[in-house]
Amino acid sequence: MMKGLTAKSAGKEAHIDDFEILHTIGEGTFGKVKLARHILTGTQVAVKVIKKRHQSFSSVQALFREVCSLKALNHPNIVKLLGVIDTEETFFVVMEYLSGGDTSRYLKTHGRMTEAEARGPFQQLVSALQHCHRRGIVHRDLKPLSLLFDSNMNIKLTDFGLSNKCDDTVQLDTICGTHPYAAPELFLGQSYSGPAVDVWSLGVVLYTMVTGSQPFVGKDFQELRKQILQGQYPIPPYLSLKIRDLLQKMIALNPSDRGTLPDLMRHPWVNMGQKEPLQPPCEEDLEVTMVRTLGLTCDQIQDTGTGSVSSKKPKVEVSIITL
Ligand SMILES: CC1(C)C(=O)N([C@H]2C=Cc3c(O)cccc32)c2nc(Nc3ccccc3)ncc21
Repeated sequence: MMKGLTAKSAGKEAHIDDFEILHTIGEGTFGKVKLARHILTGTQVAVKVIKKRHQSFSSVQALFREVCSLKALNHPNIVKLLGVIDTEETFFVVMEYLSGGDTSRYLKTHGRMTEAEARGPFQQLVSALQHCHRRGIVHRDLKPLSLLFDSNMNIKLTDFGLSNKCDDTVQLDTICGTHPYAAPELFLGQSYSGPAVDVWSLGVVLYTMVTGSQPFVGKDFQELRKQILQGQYPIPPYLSLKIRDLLQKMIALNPSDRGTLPDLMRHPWVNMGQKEPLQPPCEEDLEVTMVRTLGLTCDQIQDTGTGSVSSKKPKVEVSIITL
């Protein structure tokens, strides 16, 4: 990565007409997501199109949480935010396009993964979550639908709309997350430790990957809540002893009984086939092909989240530079 280079020095402000909008690839919580192509470089991007007048206060807050979280993160297994183009009526959130689609669709199409197929994506997710937690960011809504594959089957975290600032001491109290993957403490209305919530959800995601089904199901919210609070789930006979042990260390009712992410990195199932135990990624700069910066500071975003739309016009510069 060219040290010290920021998009500012490239000095080019992006406009939506720098992109050719191709077609809709999905409906996000805020509105449509379009595939687009950067005309100058031909780079394919995904653009969240957010009509300002259609947004509730909570969805504007979720949008700013996502932008603020992604701005603070830079990891090969976290979707990249390339910039935000702010026009009178619409926000265009320009992001990395991941051509492999989401894990939920993958499992529907290909059926469950073998343990060997699931190991690489799982290792990548542990590394990505460590990157988040080290920066005081907890995802809180991990689920197959938020996990996308790129063209090389690398898995990437997306959808930080429910993420929050956290550290191990801070207890959070907002109930959130998509219920089949939500940790039991979220149903108890008590405060909870953010990182441990992500470990539970990651364990449920791993279970879903290697069995093709969810460990906790219920015909309605109350039934699902009861299943999760009991913490019992079926163990298919084809699961290895090692993965059963790993699942037990993640899908544990008591948050303090769950493994930490460094524990998971060292677990025998995660390290099978590795010559030496996996090391957490060094935090040096990673070579990137996209450089971006937002004129809007996170504080300004947080201020905006309190309801008064910031008067500060976000100055957005996006340059796509191939290194
Ligand atoms: C901007 C961002 C992160 C996003 O919001 N979405 C949406 C849109 C569809 C969808 C989904 O089906 C599941 C999760 C996220 C999403 C993206 N989808 C892709 N690729 C894709 C490719 C084929 C099928 C589905 C998604 N790349 C990046 C994104």
